[in-house]
Amino acid sequence: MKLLSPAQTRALDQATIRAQYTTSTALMERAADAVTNWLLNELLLDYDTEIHVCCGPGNNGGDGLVVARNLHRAGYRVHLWLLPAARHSPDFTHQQQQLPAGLAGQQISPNQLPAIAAGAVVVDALFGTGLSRPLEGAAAALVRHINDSGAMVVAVDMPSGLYADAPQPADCAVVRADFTLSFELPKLAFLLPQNAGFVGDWRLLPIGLDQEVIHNTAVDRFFVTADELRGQLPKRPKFSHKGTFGHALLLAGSKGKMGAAVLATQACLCGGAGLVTTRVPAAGYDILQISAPEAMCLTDPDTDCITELPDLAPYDAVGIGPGLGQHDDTRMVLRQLLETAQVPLVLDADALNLLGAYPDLQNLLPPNSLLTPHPKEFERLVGEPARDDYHRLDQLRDFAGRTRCYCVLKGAYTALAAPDGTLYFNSTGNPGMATGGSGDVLTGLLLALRAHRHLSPLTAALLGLHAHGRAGDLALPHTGHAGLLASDIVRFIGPALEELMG
Ligand SMILES: NC(=O)C1=CN([C@@H]2O[C@H](COP(=O)(O)OP(=O)(O)OC[C@H]3O[C@@H](n4cnc5c(N)ncnc54)[C@H](O)[C@@H]3O)[C@@H](O)[C@H]2O)[C@@H](O)CC1
Ligand SMILES: Nc1ncnc2c1ncn2[C@@H]1O[C@H](COP(=O)(O)OP(=O)(O)O)[C@@H](O)[C@H]1O
Ligand SMILES: [K+]
Repeated sequence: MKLLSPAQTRALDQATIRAQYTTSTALMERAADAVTNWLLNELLLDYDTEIHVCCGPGNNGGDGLVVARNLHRAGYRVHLWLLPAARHSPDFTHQQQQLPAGLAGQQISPNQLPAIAAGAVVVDALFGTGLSRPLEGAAAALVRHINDSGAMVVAVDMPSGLYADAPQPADCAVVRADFTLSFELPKLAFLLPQNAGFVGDWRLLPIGLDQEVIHNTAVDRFFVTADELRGQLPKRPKFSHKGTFGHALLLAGSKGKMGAAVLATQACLCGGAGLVTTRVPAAGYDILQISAPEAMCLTDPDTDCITELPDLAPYDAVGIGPGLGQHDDTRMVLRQLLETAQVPLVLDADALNLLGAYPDLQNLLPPNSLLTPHPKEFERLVGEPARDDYHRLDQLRDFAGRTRCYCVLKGAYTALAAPDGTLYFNSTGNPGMATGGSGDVLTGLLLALRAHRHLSPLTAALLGLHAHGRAGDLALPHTGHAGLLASDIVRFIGPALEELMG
């Protein structure tokens, strides 16, 4: 799915109106009907619930007026509140004229705010994508009042006061919604940790916007769904053999962190690599052979860390990092790998920390390498803390462009930046995956997909990120959030990949 800017969203509305020979008020009614249906069918409003619909002066407010009218007609207890404004959008004015006699909107002011009971439902239709500056005056007062009320808050399109794709100054008034009901496509703001407290759970309501126009709108950021990836992993041919699916080499593990090597190895095997060889320090030999008998094990002469790079000739892809440690000798192995590798590389964990501590190594990164930092590792990599989540995305794009690599930023809605600056957000996964070792599993899985001979670097990365989160989602009903372990993710990699097969 494309992540549109507010200007592109407006253009899409206009194009839809032209393409479908409809009107802006009819489109507004579609949007408002979708919100009304969600309130009735998903929130299961009952007739006793006190409902406050708060409307701003633009089309977001216009949506709110239609929702209020719908609910009032259906017999619900609706209170309608209007923000004072010098100008209203034409569609707002039109919808205001359609209000039934029994539903007079009352104007609020900073010292006359509605009494909202804690058990009430507030429909926030103050501002949507047209927000152009931070809220102040009556709007800010009403937003703070809503946030303090304890009521259930459902935001229409956007939580009011939040920008769709840019940061707002600290301490601005922004609605803290329980649910945000957005039309057709998500907004970038929904995907960033800093906005979680405002957006709540978000849902997309289809309103029939023109698919051809969406198709023709150029964007450089995407929210990647299962529908878009299904079929992209080639089916295994009947006469395939273990040589068909690539031989992966993993360099991982150090004293006390051999488990990371095990998890990444298991994930690489479950990710479908034909053959997996893992190089571990000598002390890891028994551990690895017992816990991953399907993999081959190469031991380093050193007991506790990796000090030598094996001959790379047999391998189709190399992964390095999980549990690696940052010993000087290990750093030399990393340097040698970067200088000599002719096959795709996946770099994680301590390999990234070394790239951060010795930035000259970054100049050696072969183009199209895949790096998988979490935000702290990413900060070490770029050597500068981000001002906010938007700035971090800019840094991610810059890094991918500068190194000509694919760089991941792990978390909920993991982001992937491509060398051309395009951003892809992953849609799968759950907070149960915030547990030690999940990242090692991701590295192993991505390594398997990079060893696959028929996947582009981008497709391999997108499939791996999706399948990793999906495996976590499939494990969840069996484990619960607290009980979900990285090894549970490994168990469900197979079923998650199966869903994506052509
Ligand atoms: N495709 C879609 O997404 C559709 C969107 N519609 C609705 O239309 C909304 C966008 O409508 P608008 O463009 O009218 O925008 P808004 O309703 O978000 O607000 C725009 C108005 O508020 C004013 N304003 C902006 N920031 C302000 C501030 N901080 N303080 C005071 N006033 C401020 C503007 O000058 C303008 O008058 C969407 O969010 C959605 O709710 C639907 O009606 C139809 C379909
Ligand atoms: N709240 C969450 N929602 C979705 N995925 C998550 C969440 N928390 C963590 N994950 C995923 O789990 C993995 C954690 O990786 P990482 O931080 O490297 O863990 P570790 O170093 O312990 O292996 C990442 O792929 C991340 O996207
Ligand atoms: K809103």
